[in-house]
Amino acid sequence: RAPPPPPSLAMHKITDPAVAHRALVENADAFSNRPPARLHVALAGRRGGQRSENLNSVAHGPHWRALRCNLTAETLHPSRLGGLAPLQREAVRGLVAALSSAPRGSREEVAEVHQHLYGAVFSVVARLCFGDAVDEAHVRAMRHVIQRFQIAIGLVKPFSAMGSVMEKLVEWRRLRRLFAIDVRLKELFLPPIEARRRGAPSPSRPRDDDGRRPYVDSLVDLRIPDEDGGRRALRDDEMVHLISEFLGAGTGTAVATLEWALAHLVDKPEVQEKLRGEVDDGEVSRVGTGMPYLHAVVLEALRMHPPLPVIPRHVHADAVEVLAGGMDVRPPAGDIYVNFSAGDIGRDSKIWSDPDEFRPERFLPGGDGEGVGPLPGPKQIRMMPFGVGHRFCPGVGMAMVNMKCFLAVLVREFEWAPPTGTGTVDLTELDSFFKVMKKPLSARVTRRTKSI
Ligand code: HEM
Repeated sequence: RAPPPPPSLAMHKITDPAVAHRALVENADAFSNRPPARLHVALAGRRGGQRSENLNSVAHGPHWRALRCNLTAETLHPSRLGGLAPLQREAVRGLVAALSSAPRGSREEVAEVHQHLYGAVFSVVARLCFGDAVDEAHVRAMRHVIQRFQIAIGLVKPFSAMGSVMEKLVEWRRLRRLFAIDVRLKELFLPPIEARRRGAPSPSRPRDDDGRRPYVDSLVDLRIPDEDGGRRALRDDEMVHLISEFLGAGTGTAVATLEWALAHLVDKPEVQEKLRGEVDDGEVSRVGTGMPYLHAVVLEALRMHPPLPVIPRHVHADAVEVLAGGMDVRPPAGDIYVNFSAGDIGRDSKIWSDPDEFRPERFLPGGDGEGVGPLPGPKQIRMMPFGVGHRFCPGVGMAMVNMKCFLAVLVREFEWAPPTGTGTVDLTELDSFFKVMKKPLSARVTRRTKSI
């Protein structure tokens, strides 16, 4: 009998958390670049002749470091998250009003819960980005174009996946749609960027009312390394792409997670009741620390449905042996692309008991997820919804605070039940730009009589 062939890396998909740890944590430098963007996205980002990078796409190096330090130090640093509270309060008031046109105590059907959540989360992220420089109508217009952008990108296929002339034609039309959206993004973002430039010439510019410094202001002041070894300001197209990234990444991911969490609460009324008990007894302003069950519910939604289920890396051929971990593998001819599967790791039955069961208790003392947080610790990976290594998500702190705040208010203000006539929730997943519900959540909500 012939010896078995050596393990092949042909799939380049990593589902083993030990291998992910060895690569992304122990050999982080070698696993810190992303594959190039899909052709359409790259073309849309290159219009005007120059390549326009955002933080997610830029190669690991000084340019990336400058963008990342700016975002984390100026906008997303934990010490700045307190400034979110007034924005959240305003957004929460709007969300509660939008969900409760009927009098307290009466039930109403809410279709497209997603749209309501998107509006609320987007308003917080947009204010963090632009400060008070944009009015409500402008925020609404931005929201529509960012949503269109995400839908359009989610539909795009790599050219290699296309076959017939007809398929190519369809893709070409998608590409044109992406270009049109890019033009619209510029129309919407450049005026407020210009306004911030004119109104605030120095880094010591006044902050917004409650001391927040909008992300746009930090981008206006930022100097990144240039090709001649000096430093330069960001061009308009770069600013537009960084802002689109901030708004899109900051909203779509959190909304997808909130929708999944609510869907499971509708599906499991006993979990919803337990969460409501904790939220009723607590201060919503203490969601950051004082509500362990709320924290557990959000973690459980992230474990089962990480909105970005696949974390891609571009790996040089000589680093492939890290993935093989001493096994005899055929070395690849050149660089390879590797997908680390946060989706599979979150449901690995060697780590999680009943992994397909929504059971927030697992994150409480004594559970199989005790001590596990949104980011992996240094020793092992048990889930990685925000990625890991140098490129882990810089928005993790803000996302957790926002999601917990919105979820706490939604269960304190409303009772959530399946839509009339179904009695169940369809929890099938759909891979689009983010991992979302195939059948978007609709629910019967009842405004509680005992609430704020
Ligand atoms: C539930 C919410 C969120 C989830 C699950 C999530 C998840 C992720 C993941 C998996 C990555 C890739 C990490 C890696 O490659 O190791 C990422 C990157 C990123 N995320 Fe998030 N994210 C969320 C919220 C946010 C927020 C609120 C922001 C900012 C406002 C944000 C901005 C970014 C950026 C800029 C990157 C690229 C970082 C880099 O390449 O250095 N994300 N996110």
